[in-house]
Amino acid sequence: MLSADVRTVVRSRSGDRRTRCALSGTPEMRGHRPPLSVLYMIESEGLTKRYGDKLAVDGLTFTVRPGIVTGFLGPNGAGKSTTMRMMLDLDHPTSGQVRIDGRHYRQLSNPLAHIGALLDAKAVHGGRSAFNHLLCLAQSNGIPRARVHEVLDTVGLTGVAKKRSNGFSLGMGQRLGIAGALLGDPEILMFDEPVNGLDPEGIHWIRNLMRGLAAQGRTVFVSSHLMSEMALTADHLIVIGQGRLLADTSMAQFIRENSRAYVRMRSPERERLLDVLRDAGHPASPAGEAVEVDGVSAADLGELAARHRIVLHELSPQQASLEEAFMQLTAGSVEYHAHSAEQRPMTEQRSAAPEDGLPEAPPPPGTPGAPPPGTPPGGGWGAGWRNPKRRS
Ligand SMILES: Nc1ncnc2c1ncn2[C@@H]1O[C@H](COP(=O)(O)OP(=O)(O)OP(=O)(O)O)[C@@H](O)[C@H]1O
Repeated sequence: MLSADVRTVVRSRSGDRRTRCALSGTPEMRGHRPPLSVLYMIESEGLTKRYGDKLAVDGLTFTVRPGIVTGFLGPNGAGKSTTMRMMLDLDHPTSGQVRIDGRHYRQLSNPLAHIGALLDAKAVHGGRSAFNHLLCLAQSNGIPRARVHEVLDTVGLTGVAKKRSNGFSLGMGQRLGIAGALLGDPEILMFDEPVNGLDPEGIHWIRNLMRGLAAQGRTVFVSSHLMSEMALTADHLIVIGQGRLLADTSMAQFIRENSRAYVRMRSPERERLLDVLRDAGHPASPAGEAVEVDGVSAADLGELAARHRIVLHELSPQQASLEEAFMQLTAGSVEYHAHSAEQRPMTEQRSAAPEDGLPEAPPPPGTPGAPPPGTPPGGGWGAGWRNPKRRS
C-alpha cells in the first residue's frame, strides 16, 4: 500500500510511466523504495577519484535536484566526465559514493528507468541502424518496441531510423545518444556536452527539450563549455575546478557573486558628470567616452543627473555574463591554458621564453592577441592547448 505522501508526489507527475508503476504498486516500486526525500535526486557524497598521481575528483559533495536544469561546469580536465562516469558506475570511486534515487547505481533493478545518460555520442555500434541500436538497448532492458519509435520521433530521427549510424553527422549522433537516454523514460537525465556538433536549430531544440524535461519534474544534469547556452538553459550550477567543488548555487546568484555589477553612463558633459558624481560621494571611473559607477542604482544616478540638468546619452546597468563570472571564479583552477592564434608561432615563443619556461605576459587589453576581459593571467579558452605541467 502506498503512503499518502507518495500518492501526492506521484500524482503531480501525471502521465509518466513510473507514476503508473507507483500507483499500481509494482514489485519494483514496492521493494526497496527510497525515502521520499531522495526520489529523483543524484547525491554525491565525498566523491573522490585518483588515477595514479592524478587526483581527478576531490571530495565532491552535492545534490542534483528535480524540477530544474542543473549545469555542471568546470575548465578542461576539471573532472566533470569522471564524475558523471562514476554516477553511472562506469568508473569506481577511490572513496565516497553516489546515490541515484537513494541507491547505488548497481542496486537499481532497472537502471534505464531511473537514469538516462548521454556521455559519448560515438559510443554506438556504427554498423547498426539507429532503430536497431535503440531496439537492442530496449530489448536488453525490458522496454517495449513501441518506445523506440517514440524516442526516434522525439529526437527527429524517424526519417533516418533505418540508416546505419556510422553515416550519421555529429549532430545526428548526438540526437541518437539523446534518444538512448530517453528510452527508459527515466526521471533523471544526465548529458555530457549534449550540444556538441549541433547546429543552431539543434541547440535550440535541445535547450527546449532539457527545459521541458525539467518542467515535467525530472532531474536534468548537463555539462557544457558553451556558456551562453548554459546561461539560457540552466537554473542551478555546480562548478568544479581541479576536481574540487567551487560553487553550488543558482545561476543568478552565481553571476551576482562572481562578477561586478555597475552602471555605465555617457554624457556630452562628461567632466561635469564626473564632478557631480564625486561630490555626491559616488566615485566613478572613466571608461573611454563613458563613466562606470559601482554600488548605486541606475535610477538614483539618473535622478542625480537630472537634478544637475546633465544630459545623458546612456544610463545602463551592466551585469557580467555567465562566461565572465565563470572565468573569474575558475581563474585559479584552469589547468590547460590557451594562447591566441594571433600570438607569435610556438618556435618563436620558445626561443624568446624566459629561462623558467613560463609563457610571457599576454599583450595589453585591446591589442591583437589580448585575452578577453576577465581572462585570468596566463590565458583562457581557445586554440593551442598546452598543459603547463608538461613542459619539455
Ligand atoms: N582513465 C583515466 N586515466 C588517467 N587519467 C584520467 C583518466 N580519465 C581522466 N583522467 C584525468 O582526470 C582529469 C579529469 O578528467 P575529466 O575528463 O573528468 O575532465 P573534464 O572536466 O571532463 O574535462 P573536459 O572538459 O576537457 O572534458 C584529467 O586530468 C584527465 O586527464
